[in-house]
Amino acid sequence: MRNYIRHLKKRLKEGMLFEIMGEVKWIYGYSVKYKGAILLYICLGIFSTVMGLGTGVVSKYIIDAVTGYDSSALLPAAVGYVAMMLLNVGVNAWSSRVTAKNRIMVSQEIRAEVFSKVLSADWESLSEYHSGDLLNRLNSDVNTVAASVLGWIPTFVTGIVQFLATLGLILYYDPVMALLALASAPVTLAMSRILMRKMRIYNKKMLQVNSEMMAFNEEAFQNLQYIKAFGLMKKYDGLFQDKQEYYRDVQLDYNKFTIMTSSMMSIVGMGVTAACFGWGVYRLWTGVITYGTMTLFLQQAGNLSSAFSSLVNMVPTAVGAATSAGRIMAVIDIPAEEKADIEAVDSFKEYARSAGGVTIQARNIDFWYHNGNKVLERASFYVKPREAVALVGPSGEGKTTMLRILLGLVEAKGGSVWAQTGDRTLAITPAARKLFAYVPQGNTMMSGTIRENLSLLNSDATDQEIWTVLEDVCADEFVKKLPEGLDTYLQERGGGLSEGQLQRLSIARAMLCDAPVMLLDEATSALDVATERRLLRNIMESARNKTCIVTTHRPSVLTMCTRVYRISEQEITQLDEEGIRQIMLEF
Ligand SMILES: Nc1ncnc2c1ncn2[C@@H]1O[C@H](COP(=O)(O)OP(=O)(O)OP(=O)(O)O)[C@@H](O)[C@H]1O
Repeated sequence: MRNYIRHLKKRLKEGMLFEIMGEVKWIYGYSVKYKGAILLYICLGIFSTVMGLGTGVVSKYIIDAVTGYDSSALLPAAVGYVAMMLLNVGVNAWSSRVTAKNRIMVSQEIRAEVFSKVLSADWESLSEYHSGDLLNRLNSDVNTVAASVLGWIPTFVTGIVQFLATLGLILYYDPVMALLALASAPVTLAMSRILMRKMRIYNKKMLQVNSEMMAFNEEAFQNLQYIKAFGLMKKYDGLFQDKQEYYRDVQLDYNKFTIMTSSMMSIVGMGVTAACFGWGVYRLWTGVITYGTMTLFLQQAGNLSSAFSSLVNMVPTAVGAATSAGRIMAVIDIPAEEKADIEAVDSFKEYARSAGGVTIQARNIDFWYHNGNKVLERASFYVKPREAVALVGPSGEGKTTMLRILLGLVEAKGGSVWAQTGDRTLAITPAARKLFAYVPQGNTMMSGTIRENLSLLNSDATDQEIWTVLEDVCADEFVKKLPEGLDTYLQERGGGLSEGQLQRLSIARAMLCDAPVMLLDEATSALDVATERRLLRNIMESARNKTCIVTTHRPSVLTMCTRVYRISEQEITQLDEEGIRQIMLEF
C-alpha cells in the first residue's frame, strides 16, 4: 500500500497535473498582489447576478400583471425593471474601464519582470532561445496570463455564486425543476476532466507554432537585404505559406476538437432545457404554476446553465493560461548570472586609475560550450597596461570565446582569470565586466541619434568629448558632413551608414566609457588599411594607460600590437617575430 502511494505520488509529480499546479500557483502569486481589484470584480459579479435574479423576478410580476393575475403590481414592477437594467448598464461600463486599467497594469508588471530576467539571465543558456520565441513569450503569453491573473478567481467565485443563487431560486419555486436543471452537471464535469490533457497538448503545440512563426518573420525582416539580393522573395513567400499552412492546420485541428466537445455539451444542455421546458409546461397546464413563474423558470434555467458553462469554460481558459505561464516560467527560471560584489569592482577600477592601469591574466583555462564543444584547454595569456595584444588564429578556434570568458558571459570550466592593478587582484565575474569596453563583431548600433548611441555608456559625455573621440576614430569628418551632425537619426541597426562608419562609431562609443581595458573583436575589419592604421595609432595614444586586446585576421593590425598570441587547437601560444611573420603570410 505504502509503495502504491509512493508510486502514485511519483507519477503525480512527473505528470501534467503537477506541472499545471505549479503554473497555477505562479499565476496565483500575481493574483494575490491584486487582491483589491479581484475583490472588486467579485462584488461586481455578484451584483450582476443579483440584478439578473432581480430582473427575472420582476419580469415574473410583469407577466403575472398583464395576464390578469395581479394587475396592481404592473407599474412598480415596470419601474423596477427599467431601473435595474439602467443600473446594470452603468455598472458594466464602469467595470469595463476598471478591468482595462488593471489588465494593462498586470501585463506590464509581468512583462517588466520577464524583460528584466532576460537581461540578467546567463548568456549561454539564454542563447538557446530564438529571439522571436522570446518576443512571443514576452507579448502573447504575458497577455494570456495577465487576463487570468485578474479573471480566474472572480469568474470562479461569481460562477459559483450565480450557480448556487439561481439553483436556490428555482429550488424555492420547484425542487423537481432544480434537479432537472442540474442533470447536465455530472456529464459535463466528467467530460472536461477527460478533455484537459488533449487541450494542454493542443495549446502547447499552438503556442510553439506561434513562436516559430514569429521567429521566422523576425529573421526574414532582419535579412531583407540578403533575401532581395539573392532573389529569395519567392522562396521566402513559399516558406511563409508553408508555415501559415501548418499553423492553420494546427488551429483548425484544435477548432474541430473544440467544436466536437462543445456540440456534445450543447446536446446535453439541450436535453436538459427540453426536460425543464416540458416539466414547466406540464406544471402550467395542470395549473400548479402561473405564466410568470413559468417564464421565471425558463429564464433561470438559462441562467443556471450559463453559470455552469462559464465554470466549465474556465477549464480550457485555465489550461491555456497555465501553458502560457509555463512558457514564461521557463524563461524566468533560466539561471541568472552570478551576482558579484559590484562595490569591490568599482573600488578596484578607481584604484587602477592611480595605479597605472589593469593587467589581465588568464591561466590554464579550460572551456567548452553547453553542447560539449571543447574550445580551450589549459590556455594561458596575459596583457599589461599600455599594451595592445592581438589574439589571432584560424576562424572558429576560440578568439571571441576568450573575450566572452573575460566579459564573464561564459565561465571557464577550469583555470582562472583575474585582473590585477598594483597589489590588488580581482577575479573575473560578470560584475567585473565594468573593467572592459567591448566592441563586438557585427553591428551593434541602436535606433536613435548618433549622440544617443555614443553616450550610451557615458551619459555625461559632453559634445567636446564626443568630437575628440570621433577625431581619434577618424569619424569626425563624415559625421560633420551629415546634415544633422550628431543629431542624425540612425535607423534600426545603424541603417543609413556604411559598415566601416558604424564600426568607427562603435569604437568611439567604447572609448567614451571609462573602462581601463578595451576589447576589440575584429572591430576594424571593414576599414581601409590607411584609416585602420590611423585609428589604431590614435587609440593607442589617447588611451595611454589602457590595456588593449584585439582579435584580428589583418596584418595591418598586427604591426600595431606589442605582442601576438595564436589560438589554435585549443591552445594559446605567444608568437615570436618569426611566428608573427609566418602568420602575416597566412592572412
Ligand atoms: N554559443 C555557442 N555554443 C556552442 N558553440 C559555440 C558557440 N559560440 C561559438 N561556438 C563554437 O566555438 C568555437 C570557437 O568560436 P569563436 O567564435 O570563439 O571563434 P573565433 O576564433 O572567434 O572565430 P572567427 O575568427 O571566425 O570569429 C567554434 O567552433 C564555434 O562553433
